[in-house]
Order: sequence, then C-alpha cells, then structure tokens
Amino acid sequence: RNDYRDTWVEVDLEAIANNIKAVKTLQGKDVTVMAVVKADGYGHGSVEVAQKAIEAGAEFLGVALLEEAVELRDAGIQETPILVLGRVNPQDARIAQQYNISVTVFQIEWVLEAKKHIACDERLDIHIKCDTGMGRIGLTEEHTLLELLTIIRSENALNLMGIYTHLATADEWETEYLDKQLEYFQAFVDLAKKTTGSIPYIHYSNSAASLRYPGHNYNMIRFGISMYGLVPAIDTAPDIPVSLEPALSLHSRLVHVKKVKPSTSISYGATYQASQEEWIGTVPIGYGDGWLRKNAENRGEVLVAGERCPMVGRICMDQMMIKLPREVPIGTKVTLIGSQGHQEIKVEEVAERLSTITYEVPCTLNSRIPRFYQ
Ligand SMILES: Cc1ncc(COP(=O)(O)O)c(CNc2conc2O)c1O
Repeated sequence: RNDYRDTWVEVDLEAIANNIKAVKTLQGKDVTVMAVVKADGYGHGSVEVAQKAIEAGAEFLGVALLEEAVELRDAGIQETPILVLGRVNPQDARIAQQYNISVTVFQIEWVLEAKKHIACDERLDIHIKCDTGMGRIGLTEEHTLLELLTIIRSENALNLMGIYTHLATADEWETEYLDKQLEYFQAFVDLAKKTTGSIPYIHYSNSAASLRYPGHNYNMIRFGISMYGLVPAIDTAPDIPVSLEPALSLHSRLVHVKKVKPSTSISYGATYQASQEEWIGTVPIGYGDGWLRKNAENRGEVLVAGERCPMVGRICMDQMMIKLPREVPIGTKVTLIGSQGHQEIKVEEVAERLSTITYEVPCTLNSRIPRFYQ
C-alpha cells in the first residue's frame, strides 16, 4: 500500500473523455486521435488514461519509450496501435515486433541494424520521423527519406504505416516558424507519396496545433497535454477554442495545527517569522513527492475550508507549513491543485509560480503520491 498517508492525486477520467470528445468534434470523423500517454500519462497514470481514451474514441496511443508501450500491452491493451515516439534501440526491434508496437525510424543505420534482429515472417510497423525544425530527432534530407523508403520497400517485414514531424512553436502566437515547418513537412510527404504511394498515417499536430488550427492536420493528431485538460501554453490559452476540463487534483490533510506567538520561526533556515499570533498547519507533502520548494518561495497558496492559505517557511522533503485563517481540526482537507467551494488552484497557477510550463507540474508529482481514479 502507498496510501497510509493522507496525501493523494485524484484523476477525473470523465474529464479525459470529455477533452477527447471535444477535440474529435473539432477535428471531424476522418482524423484519428492518438492519445499521448508517455511519462505515465503525464503523471496521471498511463494505463488508466489509455483505457479511458480508447473508450472515448482515441484509436492510437503514443508513448516515449519501448518499455512504456510494453507496459500498455501487458496491461491488456492488445488491439490499439501504439507508436513509440522516441528512438528504440535497433536490437530491440524484435521486441517491438513481438508486442505489435510501432517504431519511429529516421536513420539508415537503424534499419540496417534492426533488420538483423527482426523475424522476417512477422511485421514491424514503421512511422518515418522528419525533423522539420524541432531539432531533436528525425531525418532532415530528402535523400535519407528516399534511401529509407527503398530499404523498407525491399524488406517485406518492414511495413511503412506513417510519416510524421513534430512542431516546436505551435503553442506560440507567432506562426512564421510553424508555417516553415509545415512547408518542409509537405515536401517530405509529397516525395514519400510519389515514391511509395499512399501512406496510412500522416501526422504533425500536437495539442496546440490540433486545437488552434483544426481542419488541416492531415489524418491523425497526437493529443497530449490538452487531453489532460491543460493548456499547452498559458499565454496562448485564449486561443484554445474548447473549454478543457482539468483531470488532475492534488489533496492532503493537516497532521498538526498550532497557534504560534508573534515572531515564532517556521521551518529550515527560520526564514519565516509569524508577524502576530497565527494559526499554523502542517501538511504531509514535500519535495520528496515532487512538490518543489519553489512553490513556497513566492507566497504560493493552497486551499483549506474553501479559503486560500499561503505556504509559509521552506518546504521540507516530506512536510510543509501553511498559515491558516483560524483554528481548524487536524485532518482538515488541504487542496494544493483543484477546487474547494468557489476557490480553484489550477495547474496553470502552480506552473506560473514555478516559472515553468503546465506539462512539468503533473509529471513532477512522483509515485510516492498515490493516484485515485473517478
Ligand atoms: C513527438 C510528440 N508528439 C506529440 C506530443 C504531444 O504534445 P502535446 O502534449 O503538446 O499535445 C509530444 C509531447 N512531447 C513533449 C511534451 O513536453 N515535452 C515534450 O517533449 C511529442 O513529443
């Protein structure tokens, strides 16, 4: 068990389903939704999210690592295609084949090495990755694409199922770089189609492109952050045309409540002194859970009894302190992300005070915090 402590994450799977339905309505029935569930479903739980996403109409799954794809297959997700978006080691291509997992290919040497390991009488589904400006992985030259297509065509175990690219600036207001990426991608797609005929899946859109530029996303979108109800970027949030439902909330319960005298110090470094008689609560969560110290640096708040309460003093590894509006009983619920009454603390608020992006907040909440699903 990992739930003796009263600190937990709640994942609202209906929110996940509603976010998928919203993007499917926007995209129309001809566009396949790939639910991106890498990094344990962006911290929400990959298996539970994947199962709900499929139920809600997702027909493809995306992960970062081969082991994440194997985990989904071992959890019983046998039919839905799964694409590993990162580079699988070529000597593991046989594992991918055995588990019917699709792999990302963009290197000639990869295919030449993988051929030595796969069974020639079984299929390995391949999506070719083009680097049109993300500068991470992917081919950049047309001759590489042509060579890959030739090798894939010569090996009947290798089955070209897709060609794709990833966008670097789809969540920004400026579209110049995005337009350039799409121009390069279109050239690669045209060349591939001319050389090898039609390709089942052509895809480039992440959440930002899927929501902000619906209508021309080719025939599959790779839907990650906004499936979890979070915006890709806080500044372009107004440009998201659907109301996203956040799926994750984070809660705990007070383990200690005390009234302190004026100038009493709180936590390591005695950096906080009570300015008057104050009620101080202790909450059993800390940076050992991925609730980072920076949350308390600039008066970050949590909810208690429907009211905003500041975190005071340094966050410890396993505990932190908050200033209460009045005496409340030990065991009173504390909401660090989510709603109490009319008050809400969104992931976006936490991301802003940590000077980071929405993605990092749920991913940082580690497995010491149990997840519960509604
Ligand atoms: C190749 C690829 N496709 C789709 C997605 C989904 O993007 P979205 O979550 O914005 O919808 C990601 C997310 N990749 C990352 C998200 O944060 N850092 C990343 O590397 C990705 O790397």
